Amino acid sequence: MARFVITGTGTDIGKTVFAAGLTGLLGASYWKPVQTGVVLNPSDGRAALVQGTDGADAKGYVPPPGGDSAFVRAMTGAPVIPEAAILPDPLSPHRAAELAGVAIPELTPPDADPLVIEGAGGALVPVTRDLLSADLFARWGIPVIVVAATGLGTISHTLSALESLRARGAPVHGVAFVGEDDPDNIATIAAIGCVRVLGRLPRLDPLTPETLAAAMRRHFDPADFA
Ligand SMILES: Nc1ncnc2c1ncn2[C@@H]1O[C@H](COP(=O)(O)OP(=O)(O)OP(=O)(O)O)[C@@H](O)[C@H]1O
Ligand SMILES: C[C@H](N)[C@H](N)CCCCCC(=O)O
Ligand SMILES: [Mg+2]
Repeated sequence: MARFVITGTGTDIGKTVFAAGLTGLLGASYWKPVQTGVVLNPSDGRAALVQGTDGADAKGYVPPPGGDSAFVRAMTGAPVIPEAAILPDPLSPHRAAELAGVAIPELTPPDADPLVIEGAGGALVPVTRDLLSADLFARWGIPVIVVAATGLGTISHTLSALESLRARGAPVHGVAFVGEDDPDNIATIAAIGCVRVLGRLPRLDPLTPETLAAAMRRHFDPADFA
């Protein structure tokens, strides 16, 4: 089985880019259960940016026009399993669902294997007011990969995410770092967090299917995801 949940130390950390890279590396399918900040285009039903806004969230991050799934499809050509919910407001799923007047449906992972599942934001993001992402991951029992930055601030953010996941019974597979190398931060997190370092994805410029695939092959070992 090669099925993984991708969470992060927060939103906008690089989960989707890493998830696309891992999807390609493993020849996996990709699933984003709940996508916020995009809407289904009334004419063709395809996901698009929020009508009338640029879809930017409060951090100014604008998701790809079709959301994370569109990015992964464009970067890998991998099978992308439709979202269970696409919500217009670029907010936490629980709030975006309330504002849309809908209930988040039961989120049951598809049977695909290999499979890469991307959560929304960080590990404790509420799917509903009664269910945090880490609780859902524990219920699924699928190994969780934490995507983390490498620079100042990442030690507490990453150890907090690990502690939150473990306290709620979510199985932690390891940490995937994104950013410039910082050997002492990475070693400190590995030691204190008692967690496997899966690798480090540099920030790529340009970010293309080719540069991403090459960086994944260079910085990650498929054997760590077997
Ligand atoms: N390794 C990378 N190289 C270049 N750009 C990157 C890399 N990782 C992330 N980015 C850029 O940083 C921004 C946020 O990345 P990404 O969409 O992966 O974040 P996220 O954690 O998935 O966000 P969300 O919580 O909204 O799903 C995007 O503009 C993305 O292109
Ligand atoms: C809209 C944003 N880009 C993500 N898709 C959702 C982030 C939810 C973050 C919730 C929080 O931790 O405050
Ligand atoms: Mg994402």
